[in-house]
Amino acid sequence: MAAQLPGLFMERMKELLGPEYELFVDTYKQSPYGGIRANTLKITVDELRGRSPFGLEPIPWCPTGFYTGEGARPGKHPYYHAGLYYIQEPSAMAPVELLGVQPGDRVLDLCAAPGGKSTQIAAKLQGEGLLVTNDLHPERTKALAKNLELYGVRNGIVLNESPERIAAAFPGFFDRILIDAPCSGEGMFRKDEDMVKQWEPETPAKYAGMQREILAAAAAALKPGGTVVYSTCTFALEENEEMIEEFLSGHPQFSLVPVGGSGPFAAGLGPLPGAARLWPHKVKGEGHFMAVLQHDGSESLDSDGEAAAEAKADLQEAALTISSRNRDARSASPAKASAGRAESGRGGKGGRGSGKAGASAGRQAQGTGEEVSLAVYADFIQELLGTMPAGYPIWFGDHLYISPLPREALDGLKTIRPGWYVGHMKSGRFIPGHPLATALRPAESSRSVSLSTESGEAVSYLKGETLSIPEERLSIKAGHASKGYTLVCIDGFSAGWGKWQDGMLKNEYPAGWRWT
Ligand SMILES: C[S@@+](CC[C@H](N)C(=O)[O-])C[C@H]1O[C@@H](n2cnc3c(N)ncnc32)[C@H](O)[C@@H]1O
Repeated sequence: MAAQLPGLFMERMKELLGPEYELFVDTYKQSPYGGIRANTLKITVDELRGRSPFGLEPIPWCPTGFYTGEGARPGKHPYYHAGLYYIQEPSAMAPVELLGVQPGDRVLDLCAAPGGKSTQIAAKLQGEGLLVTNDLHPERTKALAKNLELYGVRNGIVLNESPERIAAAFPGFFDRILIDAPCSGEGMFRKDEDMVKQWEPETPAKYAGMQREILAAAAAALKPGGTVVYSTCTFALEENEEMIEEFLSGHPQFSLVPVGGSGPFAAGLGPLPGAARLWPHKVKGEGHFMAVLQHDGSESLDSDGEAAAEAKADLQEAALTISSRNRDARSASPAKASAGRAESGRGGKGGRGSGKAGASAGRQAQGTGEEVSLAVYADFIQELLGTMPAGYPIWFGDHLYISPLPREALDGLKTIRPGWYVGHMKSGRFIPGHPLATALRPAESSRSVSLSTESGEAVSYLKGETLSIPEERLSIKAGHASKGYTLVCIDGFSAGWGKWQDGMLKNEYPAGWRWT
């Protein structure tokens, strides 16, 4: 690396590492490691290994993660655009592995942009349960929302909030919370020279103040008996072991789950050996710190007592309902799924669509603008998928999301994406959204076509070109016409929409996503 490391930082590292210091310094002469993580919402690990155009070597602490080796350009392959893997620094894959996420959990990722760990959590949830993913900085939530869309996440809500306000809205609600804290980034100096330039002697103390507040908010949003994983990509004691010690002494219901000192994880420093460190001179990855904090299960709601408990009970009921609907939906017959839709016809702002709009979708829908729009959507989705996505419909203007939580649960919160974006109303018709496509498996769509990477068709599609596709290449479910919205897949993995008619596939891949 070219940037000069700050003298005071090096002195502190010498003190921290003692005899290992020279080995640590040598790592700055080596290149950082590249990695990808299989997106198991779309592809299995074995299938990715079989198809990968570049060599893959397993990452010891992440069963879905691989080193890609020098020369690999994973961002320049159609599989990246089909959301089959996330490009991620290897050490950054460790914290979610320690969070213990199970399908059906309610998980909060408090400091989430651009979404590496959120997409990893979503893959572990496998579409069941709830992921609330948040970042304080509005600009950064755009990349977060886009990544949830690219990786086919159906049950994610993106917020742009302070952790305190999230805790106030969801007291004692989440099973698992990840704090991938904003930090001084010392562990990334080899990979990101900007972090070196931004570092000043006071930087660790500045971040420690933020981390303290985020930890306190996480404790308030956690369900009794839940788990918090706290991680940083820095070496400074005050942001790591000292921060966790202070938290534990102020929160006696929490204890540290020992993970340091076993497997690939080095022990935490000083009095906290149970915390985990990844050191660049010991593993193939950048510097990371992790602590797993377990709540003992005792109820400890503070001042707002009853109101908070009531809000929590309502939310829990809603989340339970939706969790069981998601389970049902996976095995639902169309008839059963549409019964679910009728129940969930709520939320939304009204004012879209008209009686005429309903008629244009093939039936005379009647009722308020909101009801008509939902009816048009339902007709469209029933034809396209033969089943309805489980969840609460939430309209943002003309745009429809299917949310894992009812609209009221998000009232007053700055919500960037209340759920799975399924499409929008335009001139009385429903237009399917790109994220609807990316989250579908080919067999879920009435019409689909697979383009191969080898023939170059996949890249042509990703560039936005219209393609000539004979009808016999379409996979069409019995009883469906060949004309209409068609799920476009790359080697069998969903990538976007096309509109097929008379041998031509009109390209619906969004302009902002195209291959350049
Ligand atoms: C280490 S990065 C997160 C990386 C992310 N977890 C991933 O895996 O892609 C820390 C994030 O915290 C955000 N942040 C900073 N202060 C915050 C706060 N008080 N509350 C929530 N997020 C915050 C930053 O905008 C930044 O995106």
